[in-house]
Amino acid sequence: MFHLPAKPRMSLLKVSNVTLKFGGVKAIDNASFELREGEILAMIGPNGAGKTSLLNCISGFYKPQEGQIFFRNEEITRKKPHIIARKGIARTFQNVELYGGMTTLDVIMSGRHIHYKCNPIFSGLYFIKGRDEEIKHREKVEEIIDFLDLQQYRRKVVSTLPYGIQKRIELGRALALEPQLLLLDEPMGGLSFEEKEDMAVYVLEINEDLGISILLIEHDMGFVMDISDRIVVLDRGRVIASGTPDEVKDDPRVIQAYVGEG
Ligand SMILES: Nc1ncnc2c1ncn2[C@@H]1O[C@H](COP(=O)(O)OP(=O)(O)OP(=O)(O)O)[C@@H](O)[C@H]1O
Repeated sequence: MFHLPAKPRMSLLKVSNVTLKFGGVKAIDNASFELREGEILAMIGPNGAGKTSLLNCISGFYKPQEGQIFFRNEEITRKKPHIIARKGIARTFQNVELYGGMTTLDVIMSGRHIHYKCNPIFSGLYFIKGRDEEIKHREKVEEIIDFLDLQQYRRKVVSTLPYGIQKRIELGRALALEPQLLLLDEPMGGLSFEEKEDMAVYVLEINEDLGISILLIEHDMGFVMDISDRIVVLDRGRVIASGTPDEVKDDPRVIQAYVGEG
């Protein structure tokens, strides 16, 4: 028996020598890594390592002082969040309690806004065009609702639903952008064991069935080891290791970083 060589995959996201400072604190210190098309890449590291800051630089919420970020070989460093979203990068947020009285449908529909061609304010003037567009958006939203098994929650107010369902709806909002790259900030955070198992299946299906590449931050190591193709480890703003789950878990620098935390 022999193994065929792995299919070479193009670089989808490239983070190159990125530094981000808050006053005198270097939240990210000359960090570089690459995510290849089709990959699930996990970013791990002790508390305060700079993971969320790096995700915020990629999605345009923070502006790094140094370095460059490329998406599909196009530089996106310091571009505005909505421009980056329009290029095909969607993200979820840890804080899902922000949706007030919105229903599941409203929240997922809100993820479609970057795809609106007809300005809703003037859509009365172009009624037919606007209506056709609205139908297409609703179809896409219904597909996502089916994909994430959210049918029974369609008309429910999000803030009244269990936390695990709220996180799934937040995932739906990000999927509504139809991204090529999905950034997930602690998708397992605050979930029960069963909810984590469900979330792991959805993340894998998003990757395998929808063909969406994924960069995720996660503290649950079991989950990270199970679903990631590769892992990047940050400590005090620096990339200290990267590789497959097996390579990373035995790396003495990684063990030391976590021991140092305790
Ligand atoms: N808006 C901010 N203003 C000032 N300092 C910040 C800000 N955001 C992050 N930091 C600092 O940057 C460093 C990295 O924080 P960050 O939240 O990115 O780490 P993390 O790896 O995501 O941590 P955790 O796992 O605890 O979420 C920390 O020292 C943090 O205090």
